[in-house]
Amino acid sequence: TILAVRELDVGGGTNDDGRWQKMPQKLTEAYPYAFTVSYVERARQHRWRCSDVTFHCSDGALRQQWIQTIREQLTALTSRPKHLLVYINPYGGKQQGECIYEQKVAPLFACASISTDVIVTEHANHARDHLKTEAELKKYDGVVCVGGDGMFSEIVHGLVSRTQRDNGVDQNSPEEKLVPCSLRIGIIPAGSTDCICYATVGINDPVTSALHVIVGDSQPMDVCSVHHNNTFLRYSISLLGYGFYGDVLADSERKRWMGPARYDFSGFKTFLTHHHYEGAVSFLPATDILGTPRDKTRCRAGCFICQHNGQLPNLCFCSIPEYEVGWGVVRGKFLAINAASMSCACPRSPMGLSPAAHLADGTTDLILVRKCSRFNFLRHLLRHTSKDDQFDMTFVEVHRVRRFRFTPRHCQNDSELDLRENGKQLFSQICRDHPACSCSPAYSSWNCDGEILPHAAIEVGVHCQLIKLFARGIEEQPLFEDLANPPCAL
Ligand SMILES: Nc1ncnc2c1ncn2[C@@H]1O[C@H](COP(=O)(O)OP(=O)(O)OP(=O)(O)O)[C@@H](O)[C@H]1O
Ligand SMILES: CCCCCCCCCCCCC/C=C/[C@@H](O)[C@H](CO)NC(=O)CCCCC
Ligand SMILES: [Ca+2]
Repeated sequence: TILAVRELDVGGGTNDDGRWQKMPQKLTEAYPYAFTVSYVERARQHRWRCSDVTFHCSDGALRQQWIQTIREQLTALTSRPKHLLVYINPYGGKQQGECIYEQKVAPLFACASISTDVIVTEHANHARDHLKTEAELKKYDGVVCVGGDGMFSEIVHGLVSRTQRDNGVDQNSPEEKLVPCSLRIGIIPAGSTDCICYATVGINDPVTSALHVIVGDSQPMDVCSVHHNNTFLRYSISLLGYGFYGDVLADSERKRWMGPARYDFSGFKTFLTHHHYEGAVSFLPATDILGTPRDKTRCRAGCFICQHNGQLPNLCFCSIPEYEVGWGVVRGKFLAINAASMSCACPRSPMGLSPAAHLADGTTDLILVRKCSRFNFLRHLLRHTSKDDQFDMTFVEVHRVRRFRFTPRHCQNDSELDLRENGKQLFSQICRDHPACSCSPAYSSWNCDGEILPHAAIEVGVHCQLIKLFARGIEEQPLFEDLANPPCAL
């Protein structure tokens, strides 16, 4: 895949980059007119690199003809972005965002003649609010986010909210069908987890991601809307987790100073605490789709299942009265309730929370882990790091759903109590009532893509292919490493 073409001044001794040319003098005399073509080269483990090849001609007119023809071909590729809006979080991950962008990404965009407007954020939600209200979106072919999953979530909230406002759609209604965003989003990974980047590209590498932006890749993605009592709370793209992942996040937020290691520390601590939570989960299974959460096939570039299911009508966002018939209910005590709209693969867990989940099939995998022993829960967790099936355990069930609701036990009959005000009081009350109990608190919190939600009772709906990324999904690994470098083609 060609990225760019430029003239090369052989006579001057240096090229555009200031590097010395090591051409034999006789050759440069015979063919003094040179041009350089930059192209994508595939490297190991889904990495892409930019490489150059130089061609020499004997006559200047011929060189101009080559350059002009290649440029015309590149201009005809309408999916490639020409003007981008870039947001950089200078405090994400190891605080390298600005440096990564300036050193690795900006030179590639310049080489591909992409112009940019760059905003270095000054506070949390700066990017979200700018996109929501101020940004002149018509000027751009896409938005680029330099940061982690939290920063990406800001961009999604900004773009989705703006699109709904511009189209007169009310986000507060859980039944409303949302309007898809037209601008694509590029993620340059510079955060702690970078799970969206990893699961859509196959690696967290800024250069690879920048090249996917330049070639104008497009990967649709599902987005979940989360509501409480007909009020919009947040959108989720990767994980909604109650119990274990909610508690890990709540604990790790108090330890931000530890950097990315806070998740390991809080993960270990939460595992030892071993709290379970009581409640009811009701869900609308996706019965009309291809694929199940136990499949051995994976969502990969050009995924047939996403293409097929993406064309099905989504019955939960249309004017038909609520489709209660097919709803299932599970009540009990849970160590974890997770909804994974995509695999959530990341370096910590290369297969992810739900290895067979799809990026753009209009469903989320609802994983219910019932109360079990610490030993069994550890076995379940450890299976996320190997090829073993983490769902093949008696206390785990998984459903592919279009919608679900969760109601914690203590507000199943009453209207929900205010968590902050009454949570502690309720906890001590329960302990007084049951002096010998294991003292699990009544409520956990929902981890929504790394943010804590303010309510435990929520209603979730999946919006099929609501956003698009500058990515193509994970490409199948070639069988032999030699095949990793196929001949270049335009
Ligand atoms: N200039 C800023 N100052 C402080 N916080 C910011 C700024 N810009 C963005 N943020 C916030 O920083 C949070 C973390 O950012 P990001 O996702 O880039 O990094 P991270 O280290 O991966 O964090 P996390 O693991 O929480 O996702 C985001 O939720 C975002 O809202
Ligand atoms: C005892 C051995 C245990 C091994 C278990 C490994 C299981 C790992 C599964 C990892 C799933 C990551 C899901 C990603 C969630 C992101 O939306 C979110 C935002 O970045 N990250 C977290 O909440 C950060 C939460 C990180 C939790 C680890
Ligand atoms: Ca999905």
